[in-house]
Amino acid sequence: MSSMVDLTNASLDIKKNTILEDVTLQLETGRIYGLIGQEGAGKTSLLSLIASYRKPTKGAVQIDGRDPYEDKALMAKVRFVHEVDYTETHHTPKYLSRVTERYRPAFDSDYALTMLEGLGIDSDKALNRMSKGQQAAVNAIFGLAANAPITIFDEVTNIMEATLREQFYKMAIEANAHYPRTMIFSNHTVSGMDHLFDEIIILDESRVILQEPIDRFLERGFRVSGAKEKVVRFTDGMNVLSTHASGSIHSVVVLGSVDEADRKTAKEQHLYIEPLKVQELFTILTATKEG
Ligand SMILES: Nc1ncnc2c1ncn2[C@@H]1O[C@H](COP(=O)(O)OP(=O)(O)OP(=O)(O)O)[C@@H](O)[C@H]1O
Repeated sequence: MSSMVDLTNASLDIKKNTILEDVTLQLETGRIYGLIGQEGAGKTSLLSLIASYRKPTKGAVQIDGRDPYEDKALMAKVRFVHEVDYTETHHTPKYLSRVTERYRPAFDSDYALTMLEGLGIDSDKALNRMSKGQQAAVNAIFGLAANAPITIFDEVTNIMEATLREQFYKMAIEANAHYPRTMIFSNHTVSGMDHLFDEIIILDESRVILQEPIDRFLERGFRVSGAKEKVVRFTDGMNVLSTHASGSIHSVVVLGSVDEADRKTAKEQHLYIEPLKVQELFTILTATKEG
């Protein structure tokens, strides 16, 4: 059975430049994907293949097992949310959501307005009178309320203030539980987004170097802290990447997983083991890929 979105050895060249190379991905309904890559890695280009704005130079893109390129019915399944400029928009979110509902029947205006109220955003206020962060939140909420089977957020939450962003992520998780879809958040930085993702995809220099469930991804590294000599003994033979000392406490970042025996030893030695953040692992993995 095919996934909702399938890319098979997809490559994209623009003006003789390789923008994407040999990308194979399977994206399922009901899951939230974190697509991470440095600026210029090719994230937007990859998303534009999924949204059928572009056709791969080689390989295939399929939605529901079919080629979506110039297939209006399939293209309509995708909602691509990117940054918008509301500086000149005198309309209110209420007006825009009612209008949107008219030409996009799946768009749920009441749901949009309820979510905006939950974020403390006044739906009767003109968009150009809102802060940039609030404008970004309205844009993102409209993306959720579109109820599209494939919903893409391309760097749209960065500008939101932290609390608003956190509330929006909660709403995104709820929206996906309420109406399961394939949701993709693309970003060059994912601090504070760990709890949002079901799966991580890392794009590095035109290639997908990893796609895996968040739990497995987080097993790729850990931090162990405690008395210096105990930390040193515990990590002997492990792939230690960095060490941080604060008074008598040593904290070491290790690439690799810990098994039950390691955890038992750590406990006996009064060592504290914690997972790394997605952002930390992303930075480590993209910096050490050559090694
Ligand atoms: N229309 C185009 N013509 C020429 N080069 C392009 C075009 N679109 C993208 N590129 C190049 O492709 C590469 C990937 O761009 P893309 O926007 O997909 O990256 P990104 O990971 O989304 O980066 P950012 O986080 O900065 O948006 C960049 O080097 C960019 O300059």
